[in-house]
Amino acid sequence: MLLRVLARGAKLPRTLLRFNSTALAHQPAPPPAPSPQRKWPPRRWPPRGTRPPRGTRPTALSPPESPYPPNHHILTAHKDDLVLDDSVVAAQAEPIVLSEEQESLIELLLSGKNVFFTGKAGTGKTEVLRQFVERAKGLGKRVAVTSATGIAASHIDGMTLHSFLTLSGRTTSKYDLLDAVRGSPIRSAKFLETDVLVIDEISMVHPELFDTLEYVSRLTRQKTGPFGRMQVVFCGDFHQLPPVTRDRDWEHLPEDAPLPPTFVFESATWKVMRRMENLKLVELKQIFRQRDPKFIAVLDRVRQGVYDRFVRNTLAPCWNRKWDDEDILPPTIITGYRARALRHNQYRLDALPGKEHIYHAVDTFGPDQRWTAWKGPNKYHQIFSRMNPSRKYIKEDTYFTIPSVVPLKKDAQVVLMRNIDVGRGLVNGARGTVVGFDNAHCNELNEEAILPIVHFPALRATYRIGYQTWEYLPFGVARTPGMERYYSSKGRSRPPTATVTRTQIPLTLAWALTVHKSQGMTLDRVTIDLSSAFAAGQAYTALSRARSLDGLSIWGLTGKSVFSDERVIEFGRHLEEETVGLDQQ
Ligand SMILES: Nc1ncnc2c1ncn2[C@@H]1O[C@H](COP(=O)(O)OP(=O)(O)OP(=O)(O)O)[C@@H](O)[C@H]1O
Repeated sequence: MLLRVLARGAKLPRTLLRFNSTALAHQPAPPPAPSPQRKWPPRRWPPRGTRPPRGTRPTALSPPESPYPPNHHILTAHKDDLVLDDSVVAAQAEPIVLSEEQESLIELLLSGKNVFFTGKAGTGKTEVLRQFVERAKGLGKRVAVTSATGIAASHIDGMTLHSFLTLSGRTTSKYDLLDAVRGSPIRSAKFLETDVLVIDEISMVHPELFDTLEYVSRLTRQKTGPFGRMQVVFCGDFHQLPPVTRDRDWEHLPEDAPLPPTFVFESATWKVMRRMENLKLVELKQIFRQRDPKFIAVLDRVRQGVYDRFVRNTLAPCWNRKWDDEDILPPTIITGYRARALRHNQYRLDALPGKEHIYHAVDTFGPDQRWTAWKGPNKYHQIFSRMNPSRKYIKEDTYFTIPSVVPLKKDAQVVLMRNIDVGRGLVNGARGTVVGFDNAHCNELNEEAILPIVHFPALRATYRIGYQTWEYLPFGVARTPGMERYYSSKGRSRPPTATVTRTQIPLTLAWALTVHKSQGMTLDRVTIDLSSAFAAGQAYTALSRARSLDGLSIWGLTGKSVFSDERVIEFGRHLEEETVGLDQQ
């Protein structure tokens, strides 16, 4: 009936289109008693019996347990009412003394040149960036610090490149973006008032986004020369993760067509800058993360996509390694597949003795004037058909990166899924442990709810985490400006605008992480499961998180998981020829 009404183009009040999936009218049956001997892979996802009945509202999930860990202050993780206490401020790490090579690089960067610097994993690229930004700011330069991903941005106290550009679902081309930037004094001020633009993890930036950034910078600043003569500093390692692209990005291309550019070094901007000798290339050589020359030699080979007898033999003692004190400090598991990480996390959660608190998402979607005018009302049918038969949740992974059901227990390891407050380290990717639950008012839901309290060891602080709301695009619409032509068979037609939202606790279980989430991390103990890696550089990125062979356990790694992109290997060869010693720059 509802579908028929919508198909006729009638507009429903927004409240009618709000689907409430948070409710728990009755408590789900308690999960079966955990069995420590249970074999992996474990139980299904999402857990059985966790779906709430239709039309009900969230109630108290369970009585709060004693939440407060000794010697920690509880802070509410809501940006507006955070209070930072002195103990958190005092918990700063000692600054690292840079090597000669790193110091020379910083001098070059401070001289105002445009630089791309690279180096193997663990050569201290991020550390150099961090110290450069500090010194440049000290000299009065206005520095915009950005990165391709949220988690990488968090390592340098920056923002994502998307945030810098203020890209939204409504931005569909570089022309749109330029209009939007020029039309807003706040947005154009970002470009006009920036002296140095820093981009970390450049290997994950899509070339079209890169070209768009250059175009918008140049035209907003109204100065000839790449990026409107703003100093640019790029950092990253193309042998690590490439930009995220999905098969459907290319499905409109004929089979024999060459693949569109994937890496920034294939972009028009990069080529022009190199031709104009406007971009210096520098490679850092000294590795700090690993000390063992044998392990470094293994990583070198894996970086080139080589999995030979030397690699196999050196890694042999790491296969299925178990640590005696695993119960006290469980290693982080890194896997190429999100589904595997989810299954393992559920298994570990089942093994915990405490009471399970289950958080259900609230999903909404509603009509949008522009979209209705553009596509016609029959498109609503497609949204409905993508929902599961109960019509309560939009199917997992169709739109959302955050799950509809988040089960938590005391002592569960979790990772934050959203930047709540970058300044305080509450960023996408921050790892912590649930230390309890607390009854509090939740702003997003505007009602009382039992919220998890999470201790973040790296921040030496404990926060109560509230609900957050995400906004998504309805269909496979490009978020990257200029990408829309790969999506739309009808040329440059205007895609619909975002109307789908999900409100959920911004946490996910983190005994296991995907390789993407682990990029940029240094881990003392790590278990790698890469039996079927699907992207070039995944195996190298995952293995190079470990400090030593002693801290590495391997569950799955085959010759097939170790591969490198031909274009990157070729680029590496040119790089060696083109980079000049730092003393000659
Ligand atoms: N000069 C230095 N002295 C001692 N330790 C250092 C130095 N520079 C970096 N490190 C340490 O080496 C490790 C790796 O550094 P960093 O994360 O900056 O490397 P990276 O090149 O960015 O790695 P990746 O490419 O994997 O992200 C970190 O633990 C960092 O603290």
